Amino acid sequence: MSTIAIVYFSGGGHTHLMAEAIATGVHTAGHTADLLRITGEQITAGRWQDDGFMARLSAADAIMFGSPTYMSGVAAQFKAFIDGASSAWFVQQWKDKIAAGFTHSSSPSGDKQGTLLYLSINAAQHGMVWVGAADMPSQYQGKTDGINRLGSFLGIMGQSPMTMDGSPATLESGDRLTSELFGQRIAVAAERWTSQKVAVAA
Ligand SMILES: Cc1cc2nc3c(=O)[nH]c(=O)nc-3n(C[C@H](O)[C@H](O)[C@H](O)COP(=O)(O)O)c2cc1C
Repeated sequence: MSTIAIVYFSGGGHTHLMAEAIATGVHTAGHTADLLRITGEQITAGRWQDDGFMARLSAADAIMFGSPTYMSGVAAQFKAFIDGASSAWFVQQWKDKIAAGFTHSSSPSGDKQGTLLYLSINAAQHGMVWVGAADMPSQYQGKTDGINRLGSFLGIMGQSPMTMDGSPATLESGDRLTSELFGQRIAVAAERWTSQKVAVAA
């Protein structure tokens, strides 16, 4: 059984709902999800640190990174985490782990691609194995379930209009399904990857 860490920031709760749906997919595939929500309290004098988080990320077979799209990129709190987690880079702790990404924004485009590009480049810096999304947008299959309705393949995207009245965050039903299927996909990919490790001659 593989453990999939889902590490994310969510200011208003939308990315959190995606993370929960991804965890549901991981469980459906018969694997373990470890939800790790970044908070501003983990940042002191501009530096993110949480040794417990880092230990759980180190123990995971795959890491899924999630951030809302803020000003076309990751949220500042998420970037603080990434910078703090450079401690893992120095010792190549995440090398060869499966990696994947997800984001949520308020506009249909919202320049979410910038966020996924950043997440994938960061994974590459760590020597991780990036796995994208593979579900055909449902519109091409004559379906109306909304799976991959935003047509994203580098990672998955969710979108819902920004709520200005303080009402709780919601997740569009197609984005929920997309998230669940992505959780399943990454869990299966991690299981395949970790069960087929081969020794490489030095
Ligand atoms: C500082 C800030 C910047 C934002 N920038 C963008 C943006 O570039 N594109 C967009 O579509 N939405 C943008 N939004 C809206 C958020 O992406 C959107 O509300 C998202 O659902 C928030 O996710 P969360 O509830 O997980 O925090 C921005 C919101 C904030 C607070």
